[in-house]
Amino acid sequence: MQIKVGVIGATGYAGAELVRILSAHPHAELVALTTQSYGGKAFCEVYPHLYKHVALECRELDLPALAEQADVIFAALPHGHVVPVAREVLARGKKFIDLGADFRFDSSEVYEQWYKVEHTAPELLRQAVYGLPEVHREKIKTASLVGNPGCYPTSVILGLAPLLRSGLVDTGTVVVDSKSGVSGAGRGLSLGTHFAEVNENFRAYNVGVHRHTPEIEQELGKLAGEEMRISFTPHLTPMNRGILSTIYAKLKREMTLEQVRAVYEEFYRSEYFVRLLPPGILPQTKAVAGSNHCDVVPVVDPRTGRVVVLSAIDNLIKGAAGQAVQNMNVMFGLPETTGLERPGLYP
Ligand SMILES: NC(=O)C1=CN([C@@H]2O[C@H](COP(=O)(O)OP(=O)(O)OC[C@H]3O[C@@H](n4cnc5c(N)ncnc54)[C@H](OP(=O)(O)O)[C@@H]3O)[C@@H](O)[C@H]2O)C=CC1
Ligand SMILES: CC(=O)N[C@@H](CCC(=O)OP(=O)(O)O)C(=O)O
Repeated sequence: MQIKVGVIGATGYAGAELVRILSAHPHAELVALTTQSYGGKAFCEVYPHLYKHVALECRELDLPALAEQADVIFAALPHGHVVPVAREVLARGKKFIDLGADFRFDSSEVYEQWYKVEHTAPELLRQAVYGLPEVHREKIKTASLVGNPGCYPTSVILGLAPLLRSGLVDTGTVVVDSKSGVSGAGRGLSLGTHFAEVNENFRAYNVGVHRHTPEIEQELGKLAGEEMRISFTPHLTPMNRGILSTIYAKLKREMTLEQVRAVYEEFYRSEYFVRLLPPGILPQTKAVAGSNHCDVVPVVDPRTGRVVVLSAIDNLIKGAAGQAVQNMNVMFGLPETTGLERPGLYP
């Protein structure tokens, strides 16, 4: 099977990772890479690491032509820009995977409240599937429209899913402390992400008001079977890639580390991408950089009755492009690991 693929917003960091992964995918053929500022340039002029791997030029978006040409379209645009694209693609019976936030929410009101823009297609939210295969695989198999999860939410939901599904933690006690590399903010220039601001610095931002909070709560709530409210604090670290989330929650009853690990082992037994690391090894961003893995380890603190879960991903891979390709594989009935099997880079 050869799947014709178009990438909208290919010149951003998430888009470029999609292009890199798809250029080596045995069942994908890249047919169009769109941009708003590099029209007519060879893609490898914008991203030289792909010289001799990607021969396409960047093009401005010609939506009807693209929707005709491709079997699946990925969008890696800032939120608020993809609704017309999704409508056109779906009307032609093609599949659409959005890496932004526009199709992640069940409720347009929640999206509008946190993203401060109107959602112009609430009816599409009803058919969109939240693209976290480890939790929603069956729905993704038959979906035409997938809202690929946010980077922080991927690390947090995968970190907590086994405990919430088993009802083992007090849902009112979840506190999440996440650290991200700077590529999480995209390629565009901004004061807060330029070298002198980020290098040798470590800071929290958007404390208690980050837009990923309601997305995390929505998905954790589904796993727990009850509404959830969490405390979520993101931090910016002076590294290019990676997210490490440290998640705290109170256990409902006394449990040993072995009992908690058994819950994770069972939940992730058949999952290739989520790795429960052996006792004595903790997740770290370097160990997942460049791969689609999420490394997870729960630790029990018997003194406080809390479980502390460490979860690490590459924000651009399992947190964005890799997960999007994983979703494509599921939607087209391919083995889920196709094009994504390789381990990451170290150091
Ligand atoms: N970076 C990350 O780790 C993650 C990102 N995401 C999501 O993926 C999406 C892309 O993020 P990222 O790659 O980081 O962002 P970038 O800023 O690096 O890239 C944005 C892309 O969108 C294009 N673009 C920007 N504005 C417009 C517009 N008004 N109309 C059309 N195209 C536009 C840019 O084109 P040009 O290059 O020509 O300017 C570029 O191709 C976002 O929704 C983000 O939230 C999700 C998870 C993780
Ligand atoms: C380090 C950094 O700035 N990270 C970004 C990640 C958010 C993101 O990609 O958000 P959506 O996918 O929901 O738009 C941020 O905190 O805004």
